[in-house]
Amino acid sequence: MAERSPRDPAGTLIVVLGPSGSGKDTIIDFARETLRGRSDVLFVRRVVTRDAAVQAEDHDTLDEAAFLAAEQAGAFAFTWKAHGLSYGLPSSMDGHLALGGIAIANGSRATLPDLRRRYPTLVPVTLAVAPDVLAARIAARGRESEAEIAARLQRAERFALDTPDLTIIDNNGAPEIAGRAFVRLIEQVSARHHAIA
Ligand SMILES: Nc1ncnc2c1ncn2[C@@H]1O[C@H](COP(=O)(O)OP(=O)(O)OP(=O)(O)O)[C@@H](O)[C@H]1O
Ligand SMILES: O=P(O)(O)OC[C@H]1O[C@H](OP(=O)(O)O)[C@H](O)[C@@H]1O
Repeated sequence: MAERSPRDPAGTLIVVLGPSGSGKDTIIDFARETLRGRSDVLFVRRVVTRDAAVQAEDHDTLDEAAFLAAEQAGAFAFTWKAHGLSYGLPSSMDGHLALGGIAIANGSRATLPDLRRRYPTLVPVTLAVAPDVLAARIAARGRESEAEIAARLQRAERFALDTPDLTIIDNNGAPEIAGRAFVRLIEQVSARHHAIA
């Protein structure tokens, strides 16, 4: 974990958390489309050590050695490991937050305490999906092998996000329903920024 001294940026980081397959990328993509042209809202492009050939969210890819080198050179605002992969949020995100913007990132439940320490104004969001729906969606996506799917489903149950300020969005229904709920949350954060400004 890349630990730096905590700061209190003018902007707000909205982090989308939830088990693999719960729909984090789906609602982020929906919001990106809906809010296209909004320069105050940054959709953070992650750096992941996942093979670039694997169909996944639009992320930058580095191998482990290059990721480590980039991390040591200060390229990341925040990093973590999961599923045998390394993930990084680029340091440009901090520049956007320092200017008072809203940044939206796909994050890890395991890192919530560290994220909160580093971003005190963090807005955490999670998706609620029934276990059988989750299993079916991961399998239908076809991105992972059977063993990897089993490991992801096991990990799905390992984290109880017990935090009072958590926004829970139901994603058992159509993706647009959860997507619209997420856009409403972003608009609320944006309105709060304008009220303060
Ligand atoms: N409401 C929904 N209805 C039907 N399918 C959905 C819905 N939400 C997401 N999906 C599908 O479920 C699969 C998993 O969704 P998605 O990739 O967005 O999840 P994720 O939380 O980002 O997963 P990961 O953390 O593994 O990247 C995708 O194939 C997506 O199209
Ligand atoms: O289980 P937890 O710690 O919540 O999340 C672990 C990681 O898994 C997912 O990534 P992906 O499925 O590889 O895109 C999340 O985005 C996170 O980075």
